[in-house]
Amino acid sequence: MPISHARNAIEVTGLRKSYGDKLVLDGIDLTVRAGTIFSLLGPNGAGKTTAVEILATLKSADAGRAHVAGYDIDAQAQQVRAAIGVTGQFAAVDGYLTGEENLLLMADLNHLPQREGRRRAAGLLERFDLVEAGKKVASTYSGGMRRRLDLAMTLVGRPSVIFLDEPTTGLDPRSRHTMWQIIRHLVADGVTILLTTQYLDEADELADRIAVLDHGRIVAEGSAAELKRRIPGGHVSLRFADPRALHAAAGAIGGAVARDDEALTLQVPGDGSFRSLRALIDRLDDAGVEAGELAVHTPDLDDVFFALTGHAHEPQKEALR
Ligand SMILES: Nc1ncnc2c1ncn2[C@@H]1O[C@H](COP(=O)(O)OP(=O)(O)OP(=O)(O)O)[C@@H](O)[C@H]1O
Repeated sequence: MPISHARNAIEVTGLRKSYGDKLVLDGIDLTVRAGTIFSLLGPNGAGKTTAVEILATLKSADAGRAHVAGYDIDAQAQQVRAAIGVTGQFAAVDGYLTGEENLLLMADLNHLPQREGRRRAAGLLERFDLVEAGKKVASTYSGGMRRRLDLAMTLVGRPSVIFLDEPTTGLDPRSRHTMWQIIRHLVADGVTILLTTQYLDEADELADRIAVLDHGRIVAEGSAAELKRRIPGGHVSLRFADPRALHAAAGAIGGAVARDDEALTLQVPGDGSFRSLRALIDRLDDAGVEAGELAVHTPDLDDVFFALTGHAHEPQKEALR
């Protein structure tokens, strides 16, 4: 799999797009390092698909600039198209063809010599656990198989940047995990992935960096851990062996601790960083108290989304399409 020579596989500045008087992208900036997974996270209608369509040269922006795989999306659209793969909501699978025929069709579209096309199709069927299914028409496939075939078709042309638009929407938990595993392997091969999702756990699980998109604006960006640290709700939970230790610890720590005498626990607000943990343990040490158990609770991405946007994340209604 070719690795993009540019250090950044995607660079976007000031991207804007309106449909009539509806502003869909309100000047977004993004930088995605080559060989990483970057997640654009946002609720239904936030503008994720529009951003992908523009970067994939399927639509044009009203303003702003973008480079994908080192090429300008306006001036070098042809090169961009040759370097990318797009899958997800634009599923390219033809239900009347078998899995294998779908792959061979992609090989033709990529102008591969027949032999090379057959070789790649066979390799992909194997890799995506579709060898048997490959002889059957795709209309008989389950949702998970269809998504796997769709992604396999994207890989026929060996893209260096892949846009995965909501790759697991509507899949059952097992198929989602299979998909996640496949996505991780792709990146291990050096591919760059821009993943759009409205599933917070998906971004948390896969992405090196996450940008939270809300009403066409990026309201936060960072690693999952960074985003979690930015919001309140994190705490360290300490459990003690007996009431005496609990009492001594509460006295030593002071401040806004929540104490549960029955469970023998203390909850200390904190971001879970190494430094804050060390300070906490030092304080207990100084008071000669030993905690039996220590657990760090970081807020999940649902908390993050709520804190950043002021409204809850609403899963798509037709999630089981
Ligand atoms: N061709 C179009 N004409 C008019 N409005 C559009 C068009 N395409 C998208 N929109 C609107 O732009 C907004 C953003 O849509 P977009 O599909 O980019 O969002 P999204 O974050 O990908 O959501 P989803 O999860 O539903 O795919 C929506 O309000 C949508 O109705």
